[in-house]
Amino acid sequence: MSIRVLAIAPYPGLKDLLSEIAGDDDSIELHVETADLQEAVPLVEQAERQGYDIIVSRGGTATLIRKLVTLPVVDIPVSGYDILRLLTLVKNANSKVAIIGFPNICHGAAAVSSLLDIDIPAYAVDHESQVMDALRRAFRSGVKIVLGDVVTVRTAQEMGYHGMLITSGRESVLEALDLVRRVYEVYRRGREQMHFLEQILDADARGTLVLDETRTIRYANEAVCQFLGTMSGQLQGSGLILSSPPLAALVKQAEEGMHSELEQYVHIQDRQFRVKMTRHPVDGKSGWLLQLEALEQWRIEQLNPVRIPSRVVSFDQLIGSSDALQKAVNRAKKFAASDRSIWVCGEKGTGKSLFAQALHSASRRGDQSFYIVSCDEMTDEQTDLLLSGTAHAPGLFDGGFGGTLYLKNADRLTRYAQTQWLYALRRSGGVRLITSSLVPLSKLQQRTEYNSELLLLLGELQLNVPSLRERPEDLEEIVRVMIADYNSESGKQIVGIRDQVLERLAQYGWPGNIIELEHTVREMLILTKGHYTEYGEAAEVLERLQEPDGNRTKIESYAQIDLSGTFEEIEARILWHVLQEEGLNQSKACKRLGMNRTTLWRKTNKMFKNET
Ligand SMILES: Nc1ncnc2c1ncn2[C@@H]1O[C@H](COP(=O)(O)OP(=O)(O)OP(=O)(O)O)[C@@H](O)[C@H]1O
Repeated sequence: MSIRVLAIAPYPGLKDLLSEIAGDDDSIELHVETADLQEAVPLVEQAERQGYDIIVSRGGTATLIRKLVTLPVVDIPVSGYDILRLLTLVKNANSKVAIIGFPNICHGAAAVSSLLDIDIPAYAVDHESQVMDALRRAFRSGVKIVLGDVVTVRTAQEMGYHGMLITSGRESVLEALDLVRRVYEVYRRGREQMHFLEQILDADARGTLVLDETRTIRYANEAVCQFLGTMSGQLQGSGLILSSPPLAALVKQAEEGMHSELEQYVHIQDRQFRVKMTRHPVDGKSGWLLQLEALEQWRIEQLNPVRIPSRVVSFDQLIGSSDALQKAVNRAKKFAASDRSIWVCGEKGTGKSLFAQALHSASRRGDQSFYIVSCDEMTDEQTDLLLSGTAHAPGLFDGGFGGTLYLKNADRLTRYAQTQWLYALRRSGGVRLITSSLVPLSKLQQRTEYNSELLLLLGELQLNVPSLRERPEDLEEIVRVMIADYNSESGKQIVGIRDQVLERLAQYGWPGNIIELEHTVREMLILTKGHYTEYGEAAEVLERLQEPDGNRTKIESYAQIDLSGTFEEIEARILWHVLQEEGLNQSKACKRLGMNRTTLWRKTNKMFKNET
């Protein structure tokens, strides 16, 4: 009989590696999911009921899972080889690098870096909660890039810095699977006894929740699963604090008050409950029996939909030490402290959105919401809905809006939408505005189709984000981060791109800036078989970069044009695009399009149909 193993890979590349290696092993029946930390919770909660024998995971995710389930959890280790591969990738980095992780990672890293004769400080932590503190210390001492496991990388990113993941290679996975076989035998015997207890509790039909002394749910009947909005059986083995914070708060209150019985009222999901809690001593330990009774239904109206990214972005996440980028960053940092509206301008893919998020994070509103409105995706009808709301949902600014509003590509607002925004913003108060466009604000101000009052309101301060062409010295640094990201996604262990390839990348003009660079590098990395991207592997991709820049820009731009609607609407979009590419210079656009000014104006005016 084979051992049923549920593997939770904290990053995608590990999933493929695990499947590949376990595929050759008849003693193990493996199912792999990709999930990191909290994402793993719903996947493992049901693992025991689904018949799994053992869970395999890595680093912080493995530690978290171990707290939630009664199944044994086996760690995939980080070996010296794993560390060696990443150190090779960063050994020529211009920025200061450090390693942050549990002692096993740090000791390994110290040994490997001394072998390679490179000086990389290591900060050891004994617990996940110390990661942030260690990161703070590292960043204060000038570190720009940290290497570590998923918790380190994620925390660094949340703090606005770069983290590179130390991925586990083949030899580490083999070691973990070996451990699975040994642990399984010990575990099998203990499980039989547990099964007996579960069956007795399952026979009870009341709305019942049983907790052990660590407030882990040992049993939850159907009614409780329904109250908490989970599937039957999903709660078992999970911590109460994660499954139901309100109930966990009640139990805490009862424990702190030294009560052995307590009755309370609580809101869970959309309903109100009376909860009776009784403490029961079992084998000298204290467990809780919770009985829930639903009282009444109530609903909270959901707020309306704009995208709110969860990531906190800091200026340090903008990679590049070039003067051009640093100048923009320094200017932006000063702007962040003020409350005035900012107009961010730059070519597509230069990082305007990233700048906007960093501005928000560094401002006094950093802990409030960051709303993105993509102006080019908005129809006039959607604009009305967003700003005025519906019978069931409030308008964007109704009921107080305290965060930052990012109007992306505001130069694409129709004249009608401009008027609506002006009206809404004047009433809004309290909101910090950041706006972006491909065309400089000064050029838009010369055009009659733009509402000058709106431009004044939105453009109190102006920021230019440099193109990649203006900062070629940053290319290598950006590529290095892209490789580390790709490794953690793909499971590959690439440590660099050959100089010859980098030289060719540096010669290209990058009209699509970092987004284009991302696509190009990613394609080359997909084609890479070994530890380095060889010239031969990248040749075909590089060949395409040899097209004259002008052509490439045009092809890419047209590819992005929305082809829905009537021919006239599509035509208007194309003409408008060319106009923007020519910096709204009508003469140049007319020359390129082979039409006179009157025709161009008439046709593009369809974009502003609501005004004419
Ligand atoms: N300085 C930078 N360092 C690293 N990555 C960057 C940098 N600037 C941008 N990027 C990355 O490049 C991509 C494009 O960035 P972003 O969306 O902010 O550009 P944009 O100028 O707003 O693009 P668009 O004009 O197409 O909306 C993103 O994946 C972003 O993470």
